[in-house]
Amino acid sequence: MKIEKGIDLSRFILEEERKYPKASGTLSRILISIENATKIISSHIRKAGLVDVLGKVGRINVQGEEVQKLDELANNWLVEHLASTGDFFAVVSEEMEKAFFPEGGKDGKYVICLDPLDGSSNVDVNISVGTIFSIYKRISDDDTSFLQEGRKQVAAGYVIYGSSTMLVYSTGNGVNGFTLDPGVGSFILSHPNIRIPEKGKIYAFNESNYKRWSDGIKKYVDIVKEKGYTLRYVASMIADVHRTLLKGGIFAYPADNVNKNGKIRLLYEANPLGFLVTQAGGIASNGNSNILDVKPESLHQRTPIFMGSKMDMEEFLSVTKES
Ligand SMILES: O=P(O)(O)OC[C@H]1O[C@](O)(COP(=O)(O)O)[C@@H](O)[C@@H]1O
Ligand SMILES: [Mg+2]
Ligand SMILES: [Mg+2]
Repeated sequence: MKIEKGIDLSRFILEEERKYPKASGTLSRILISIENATKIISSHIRKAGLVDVLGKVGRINVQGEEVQKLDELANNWLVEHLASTGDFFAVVSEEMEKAFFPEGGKDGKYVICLDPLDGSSNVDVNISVGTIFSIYKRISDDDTSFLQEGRKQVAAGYVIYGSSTMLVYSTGNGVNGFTLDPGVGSFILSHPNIRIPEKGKIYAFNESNYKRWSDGIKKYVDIVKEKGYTLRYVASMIADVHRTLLKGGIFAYPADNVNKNGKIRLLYEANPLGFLVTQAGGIASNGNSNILDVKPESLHQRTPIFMGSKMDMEEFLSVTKES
């Protein structure tokens, strides 16, 4: 089937499945349940000021962060929809300390990692936020199925709730983007076969942390500023990485002398977005090794993360290695 703009996501998923005669349809059902849950999240975000979904819940999550109402709602809608498939064994979420094993998932073949709402510090001020997902094959009867290298993901993606709602995902055969048509209520293929530009002119670092960075990272940022790169930083990783995928350049959240391991979480932020950037022809690294080769040790571990255009990342890695 030739990938043509205009096909809707559900049909695209089923066409993709047809390529694998032995496929059981389980992964397709999981992707379609994510599609349905994110439509609910999208509709609430689009009228957030009119319905009671803004503000804090008054609880601190396992990350030590204040939980937004939409963090919790997005988490519950996603877990409910996924649990209803009976196709997955367990889920790990930014909003849940432990892995969750749904009643009906005992024979589930997959496990899934979720960032239900990324960039949630921006949701009250109407700036783009999103949902991130990462899917692995189940390899055990406990939560060690989550401690697999990012390279072993069978699918990863995100939904960005921005000027439009878009779902971007990959099952290891390239990256495709779908835009939600609110009139039809379907995600329609709008960005087939996304390829990240080899080189960009944008850097996305939170420069307010400049003083806390290593000399190598300071040197790299000084170089790109000298070269006339533009700073764009939304503080919603999804929005910064989505722009980087389409326009090129580099996104980074380095470790520093306060956040010793950085801020970004490996399982449900760095790995899924690193998988997409890599599938689109870019590079994703923790500064020392390819992020997709890192063996996770814990469910909510943090990691320094740098990802983007191949040539920008090669320059970044060579400058920081020398320093
Ligand atoms: O405000 P900072 O320190 O730059 O951090 C921004 C980063 O934190 C995050 O908001 C963390 O994600 P959550 O909102 O899912 O907790 C990233 O999306 C973003 O890149
Ligand atoms: Mg996040
Ligand atoms: Mg989040």
